[in-house]
Amino acid sequence: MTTLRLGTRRSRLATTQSQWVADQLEAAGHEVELVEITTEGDVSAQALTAIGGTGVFASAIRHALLDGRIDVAVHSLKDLPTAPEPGLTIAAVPVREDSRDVLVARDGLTLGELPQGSVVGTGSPRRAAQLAALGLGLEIRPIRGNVDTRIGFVTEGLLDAVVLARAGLSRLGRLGDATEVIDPIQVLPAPGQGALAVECRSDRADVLDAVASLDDADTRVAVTAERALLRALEAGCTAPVGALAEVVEGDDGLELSLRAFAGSDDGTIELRRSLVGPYTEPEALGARLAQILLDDGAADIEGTTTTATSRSEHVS
Ligand SMILES: NCc1[nH]cc(CCC(=O)O)c1CC(=O)O
Repeated sequence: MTTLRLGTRRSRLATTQSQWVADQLEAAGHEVELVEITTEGDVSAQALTAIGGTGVFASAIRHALLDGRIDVAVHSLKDLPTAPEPGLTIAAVPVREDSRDVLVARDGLTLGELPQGSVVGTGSPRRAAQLAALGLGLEIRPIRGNVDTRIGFVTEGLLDAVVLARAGLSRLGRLGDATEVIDPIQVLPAPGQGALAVECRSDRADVLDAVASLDDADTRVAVTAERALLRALEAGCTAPVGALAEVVEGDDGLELSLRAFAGSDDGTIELRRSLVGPYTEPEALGARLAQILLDDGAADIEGTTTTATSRSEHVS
């Protein structure tokens, strides 16, 4: 086929992720050209929740795919709305980076070492709810900005710490700034965190074929369970959600272990549930665990709503 036009946002994280996928495709013998796409989320100074969640990043790129301006797009899977986009498909989910969150704190401190009253910045209701639920007396401050900006708040002394995805730091070569990798027993990551989604039009058999070799079966199964859980919860509650699925060795072969969190923004309500099920049925596992959370009270939690039109778009 001819050159694959790969659409990317301009942020350093987006271009790094797109370049990584471009490199994989080139190694597989394809020609790739990067095409920059500007999105509303890149130019607006408003809080991301106010302009409709992180889905604003995905939608401009998706328009370019549907218009035929680009052939392939790379998203952080956790930023991709769970509702399928008609005409588009996730052609590959490459092998996942570490899915955990990290702390970037002043003076090399860990969560347990931060004094009461320390100010921790995050724009994510999921992180805010779980940090509050730790009971460490941390003050959560809403922030936004790209990864470099957010680390800057700590190095410039404006905040005591920020919480970020380890995968983002790793891709940007800034892992050295992390002062603690946060155990998922304390803070569960966003569904899909650390994984990429390579998206293309469903009718482009040539592109689907070119991209297929990038797919990693274990990653796809895990994120499918996490996103099925998120999707089912979105229908019934607005609570912040964390989820992590891991492939484990069961007695009769591979199984999928799924852990999830739903809670209130202030940390006063905290639901944690887990379930293990067949590797081959990730959707059912995610839906079942979501139902357990809803039955146990997630439906009654007042979460952070974004806008009426963007209920499915989370700032994770
Ligand atoms: N919400 C923004 C975003 N989208 C993807 C990543 C990092 C990479 C990933 O999680 O795959 C980040 C930064 C962060 O949350 O720290």
